Amino acid sequence: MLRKIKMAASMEVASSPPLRTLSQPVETKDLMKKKDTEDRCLAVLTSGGDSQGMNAAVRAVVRIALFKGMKPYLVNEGYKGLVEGGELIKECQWTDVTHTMHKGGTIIGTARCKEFRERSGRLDAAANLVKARINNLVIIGGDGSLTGANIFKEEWKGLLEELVRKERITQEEAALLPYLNIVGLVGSIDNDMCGTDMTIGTDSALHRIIEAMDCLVSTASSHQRTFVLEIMGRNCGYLTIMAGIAVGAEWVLIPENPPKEGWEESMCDKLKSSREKGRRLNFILVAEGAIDQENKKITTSDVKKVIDSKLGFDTRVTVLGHVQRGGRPSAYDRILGTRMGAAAVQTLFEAKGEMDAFMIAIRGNEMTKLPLMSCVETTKKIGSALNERDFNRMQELRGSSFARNIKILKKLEACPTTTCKPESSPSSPSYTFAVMNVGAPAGGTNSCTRSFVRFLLYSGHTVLGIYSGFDGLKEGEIKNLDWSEVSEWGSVGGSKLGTTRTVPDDKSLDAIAKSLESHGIQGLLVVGGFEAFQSLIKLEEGRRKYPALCIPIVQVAATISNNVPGTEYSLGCDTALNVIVSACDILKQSATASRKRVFVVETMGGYCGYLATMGALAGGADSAYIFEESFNLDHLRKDVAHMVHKFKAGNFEKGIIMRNESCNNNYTTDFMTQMLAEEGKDYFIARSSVLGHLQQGDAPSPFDRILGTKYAYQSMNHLLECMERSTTSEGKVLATGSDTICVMGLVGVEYKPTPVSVLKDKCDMKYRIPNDQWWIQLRPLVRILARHADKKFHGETDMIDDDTRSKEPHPPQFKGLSMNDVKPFLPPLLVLGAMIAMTFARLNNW
Ligand SMILES: Nc1ncnc2c1ncn2[C@@H]1O[C@H](COP(=O)(O)OP(=O)(O)OP(=O)(O)O)[C@@H](O)[C@H]1O
Ligand SMILES: O=P(O)(O)OC[C@H]1O[C@](O)(CO)[C@@H](O)[C@@H]1O
Ligand SMILES: [Mg+2]
Repeated sequence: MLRKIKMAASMEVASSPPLRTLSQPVETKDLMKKKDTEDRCLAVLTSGGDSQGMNAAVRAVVRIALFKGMKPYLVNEGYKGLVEGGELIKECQWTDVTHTMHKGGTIIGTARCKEFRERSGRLDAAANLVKARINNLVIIGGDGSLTGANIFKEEWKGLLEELVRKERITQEEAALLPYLNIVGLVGSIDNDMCGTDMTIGTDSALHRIIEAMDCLVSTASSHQRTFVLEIMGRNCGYLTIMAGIAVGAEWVLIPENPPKEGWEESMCDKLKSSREKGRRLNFILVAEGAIDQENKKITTSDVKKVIDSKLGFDTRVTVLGHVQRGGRPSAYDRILGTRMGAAAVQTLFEAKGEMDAFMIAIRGNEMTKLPLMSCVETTKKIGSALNERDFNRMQELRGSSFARNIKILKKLEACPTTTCKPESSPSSPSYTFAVMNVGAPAGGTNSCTRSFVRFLLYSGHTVLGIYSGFDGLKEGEIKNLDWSEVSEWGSVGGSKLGTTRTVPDDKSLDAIAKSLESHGIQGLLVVGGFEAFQSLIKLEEGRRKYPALCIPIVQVAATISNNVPGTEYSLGCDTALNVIVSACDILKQSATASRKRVFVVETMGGYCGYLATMGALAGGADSAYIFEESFNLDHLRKDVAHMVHKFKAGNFEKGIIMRNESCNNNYTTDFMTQMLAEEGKDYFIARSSVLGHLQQGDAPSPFDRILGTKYAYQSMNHLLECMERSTTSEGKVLATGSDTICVMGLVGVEYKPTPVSVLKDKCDMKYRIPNDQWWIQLRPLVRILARHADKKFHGETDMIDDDTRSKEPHPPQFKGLSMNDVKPFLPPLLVLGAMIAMTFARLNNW
């Protein structure tokens, strides 16, 4: 049992095992490396179904190529552009990809091209590439597009020989391009490619799906209706499962997990009991590739017919269709596309001669490259498994997290006390858990609470909700949470339990311990930010004095600042990033309309520069000022000069400077805006925008909802494991080990509990930032992508390669001494004073 739980806690986020061993990192730190201009040409194209985030990838490919001294080309209309050539293959400039990142779809067009499937089409494509001297290709598409690219690469030498034979190119031309190097990026909403945790567009599609589902909730609930929704994904059920986790669904039908015979009855029982428990609406999610055990398609109308005939519920069908592929890309997809585009160019740039075909993937937070054909072949095996009806194999090939997500969803929606049997047995102990929120509101908090409650009820435990943080705990604002009460919580922002910033102190520990004891709380989940972390440190200290505090306690980091140590992602920061990105889009539009404006955008985050940096990357800002990287007037002056230069050079009508709220006490948002206003007055108008509490967001993003659920699952497992091993023979929980009071974090590809006693030494408690922050490595990318490629501007290189910025935070500003600062010196000062007085007295014979 123990081993099983341990494994679950450290299980990987995604990726199939054989591919994992083939992946090599693409180091962001090497991005800045340049060689002398080599005049190597590189082309980028988008192919297959479009997806949101493709433009971010194209923009990054073009700009990183220019930065590296390569000549970028845009191929329009996918492989059709390669086959037809002419105007469809065009050398491009920096400004050709300006103001494109916020657009959905692909600005260079995509197509499904029959001709490229034939050798004759690929022969024309090769001829066109040779004429343009291009032998580096970035393909952004799905499995089909990447397969085609690989075939093209393999055939390259033969194609060129044939072209020479047919006198379509000369021997000399062929000799200049002896090989074709290709890198593939997966642009597809389906997330169906093996080897990468996420594909470009999936997160945005999830945004569209949950927006639609959130809208349906109100109308469905008003009429007490059942909605049957068709969700895209071809043969992959990823979007469907994730939508179920993010919003809730009584039943999901996906190709990888066809329902057992007689599913119609089980589904109707489930719908009925859910209604009996007070739920006013139901969702049934049907993946477009849904099938039964016999491989027979199950459609939304099949499902509706079953419900109509067996239950007579008022049922409607909604097919979301291509809406899912439309609209603006989410912050996640803009960052993913940007990072993947940059990694693709870096891979091509670093190639010494001919290289294998690679696919760029994301694993945890890292960019990696994998042999392209291994990824395609593994993905194709899923198709074969489907044909052979080997559904377990299908799930296995989708990666370890896929099956776990199905299991999570089933537990989440299994209504206890109905025909679905809860996962408890009379022999297993039943514990009393509590959950509370501490700190400022953050998206995903309620999703975490709801999932925690449901998972535990499913296993036969009791869950108490503590209202209003530690204040509420002291006052006994505690009540039982039941299954139906938390139904709709996942889609709601803020904190349903209510949250306060109160951190326990020596005085309040007594009341807290008494309250925990009187309510019989044996395990505690605290969902919150840095104050929650400080609280856990205090509770651990208090364990020596108060045995009631010796219960397992886990914190799930929930703060838009992303500054809690022990995790790479806190709940709420993705929701906040999406708000920042939307704000940037609006400000850019305003600037474009009113011509020539620069906005200084102030983000939250305390002293942590995560939101400013990632917001700048996703929002296409020119720079991001943060506390962790100190800057001086000279840096500001250069950046202002750079901005002025961009406007002077023309073709430029907007600028965004991102500034973290605490990056510097003196170089304030107003100061920066005024500096820009004065220095740029002949070229632009400067304005500021302080985003403030808007960043806490409205409805949480899909990422935050899903992460909230996963954190709840892992936290429950860890708490249970600690409880089981620290239950005394009298049945009392007495947890004293440091690992029984932890932060549950996402570290690389693992969910990992880390004791707060370890973490407190890994962060700056005064400025509330972890010592190591993974995203710092992405900062050069912000500057490179904002560079204006005008060779006349001599300061330019200086701007980009500017490593004079200190990686140290700003020295703290002198604000006068407080009593706390002086306290430690008081005893030695008193002793010294007494000694001086005695010497003085002796000398004076007093
Ligand atoms: N086996 C192949 N040989 C050559 N070209 C191919 C091959 N498979 C696909 N292509 C090319 O790639 C294009 C896109 O392929 P496909 O329609 O399978 O989409 P995809 O890239 O898999 O994207 P998605 O499935 O996400 O829409 C095809 O129209 C064709 O031009
Ligand atoms: O845009 P089309 O050609 O109708 O293709 C739809 C298919 O493309 C995708 O949107 C992306 O692969 C699938 O989810 C869907 O099955
Ligand atoms: Mg495909």
